[in-house]
Amino acid sequence: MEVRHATSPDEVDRMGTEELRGRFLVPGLVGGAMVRLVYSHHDRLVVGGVTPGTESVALPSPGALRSAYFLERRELGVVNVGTATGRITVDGEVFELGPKECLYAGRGARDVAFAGHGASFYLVSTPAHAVFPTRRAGLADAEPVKLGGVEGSNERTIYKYIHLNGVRSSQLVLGVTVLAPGSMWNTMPCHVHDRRTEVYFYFDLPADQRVVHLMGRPDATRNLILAGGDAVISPPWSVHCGFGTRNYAFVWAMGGENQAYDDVEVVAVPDLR
Ligand SMILES: O=C[C@H](O)[C@@H](O)CC(=O)C(=O)O
Ligand SMILES: [Zn+2]
Repeated sequence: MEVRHATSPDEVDRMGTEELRGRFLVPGLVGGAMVRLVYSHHDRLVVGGVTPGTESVALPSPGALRSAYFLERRELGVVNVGTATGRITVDGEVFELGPKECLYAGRGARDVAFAGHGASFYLVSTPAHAVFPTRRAGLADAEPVKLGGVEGSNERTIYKYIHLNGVRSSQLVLGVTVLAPGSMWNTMPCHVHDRRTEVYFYFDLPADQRVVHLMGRPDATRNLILAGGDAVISPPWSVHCGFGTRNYAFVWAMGGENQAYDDVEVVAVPDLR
């Protein structure tokens, strides 16, 4: 497991493209047959991914966690970012996840394994100080919210899975946003939330297309050009929004001080620099 230390906003102004990408971009999480994990000291989020095939692949217990098993002191959100239905087994119970569907595994689950040809699993984990039950959340359970419009090229559907009025968790908040054909912008106007770190994982984007993701303080934005399958860490001081060269989907996940989805400071478009 790769460990990344936290970055202060003062450091960002001095960084060139490669250093910026090395700090915040997490490429290659899915596509491999072994679970890949990256630990960020921003709110101690762990992101990961695996593309298992028909053989079942177990969630490892990295030494850096100093725990008997991965979820001893943690909780986990998983989204199937592949194109076929996959299976996740949690302590012997099997959950089927179609594309864009979600599983929450609570603190204390000992054995987690992934399988399914054509499925790819994206993982986000946060520390947990309370136990919440393991639950599956399908597209139909998410009460999709439609936001935006064609004028702003941001017609999109937000599926909230793990949140205060959905699947309950200790601190993790997670959902999937799907852009409609012809819509390119996510999260515009953008925002910051100093009480939470957020990670985006972009997918459903053809290999020759890209998302221009904006990060940084609202008055000093920087851009990262991302491919489908890339995750990007947004520290609490950073905006997080982007526009694609075509439409796409992304998983958003947060950990931190609170779970209030609406607790954000919106940045007016003319205030961006
Ligand atoms: O804090 C909330 C997150 O940034 C996302 O949920 C925003 C998002 O999916 C969108 O506007 O498209
Ligand atoms: Zn946000």
